Amino acid sequence: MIEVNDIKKKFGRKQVLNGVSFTAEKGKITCIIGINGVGKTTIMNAIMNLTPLNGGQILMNGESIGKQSYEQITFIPDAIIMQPNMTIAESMQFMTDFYDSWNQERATELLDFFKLQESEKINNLSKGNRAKVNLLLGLALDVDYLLMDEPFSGIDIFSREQIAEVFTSHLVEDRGVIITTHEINDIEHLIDKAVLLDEGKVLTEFNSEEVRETEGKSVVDVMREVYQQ
Ligand SMILES: Nc1ncnc2c1ncn2[C@@H]1O[C@H](COP(=O)(O)OP(=O)(O)OP(=O)(O)O)[C@@H](O)[C@H]1O
Repeated sequence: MIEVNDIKKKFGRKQVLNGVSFTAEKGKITCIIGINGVGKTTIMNAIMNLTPLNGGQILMNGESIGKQSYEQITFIPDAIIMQPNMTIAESMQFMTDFYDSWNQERATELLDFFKLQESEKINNLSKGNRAKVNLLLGLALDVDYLLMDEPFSGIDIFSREQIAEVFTSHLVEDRGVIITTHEINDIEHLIDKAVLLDEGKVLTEFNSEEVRETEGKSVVDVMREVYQQ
């Protein structure tokens, strides 16, 4: 489990995170939801230990995050992660050289699933196909947790559906997935847990399936209630 406990982050005088707490479990998809600029990427960077905090702590499987966490966690930012002049094959080779946890079998399976050609240059891919390459490079690492910043942003409905399908397939298995989004509509059926952020705090955190069953509400219904208060 990843436990985010009361984290605080300031940029200059701006208090971006003001005591954010939530948990993300293995085998579940946790979605951090909030408007642009609310601090979603900052939370991802904090979990990756890429930004110093002004308070609070983050635990992974009961231990404070640190350099050793990188063997168990991968972050797929929304920006391209490889040199754009590389081909897909070259980026996979880079991953093989760099990471012990690279799983070529899974990478090949994902290539087929997404119908991507190894010889294509990343530069020449559409936005949706670049997102698929990013997802492939992350998912082919055998790690416990996968973090993805806005994986569906600006991607057409067909690519979206394909990417969504991967999340519910054996390719994700029992990993813990944390994604961020500012537009939940098309993906709410995918997620297990929603964490709603506003003004540096978590307004509410809930199991979307439970809320659907017990209260007959969708994630969007809860968002409307919470954000309109
Ligand atoms: N390195 C930085 N220096 C100064 N301010 C920063 C820095 N990084 C982020 N911020 C500010 O912190 C706030 C939160 O940024 P962050 O990128 O975490 O938001 P976000 O919720 O991910 O936004 P978006 O949905 O647009 O990606 C913003 O006001 C941003 O300008």
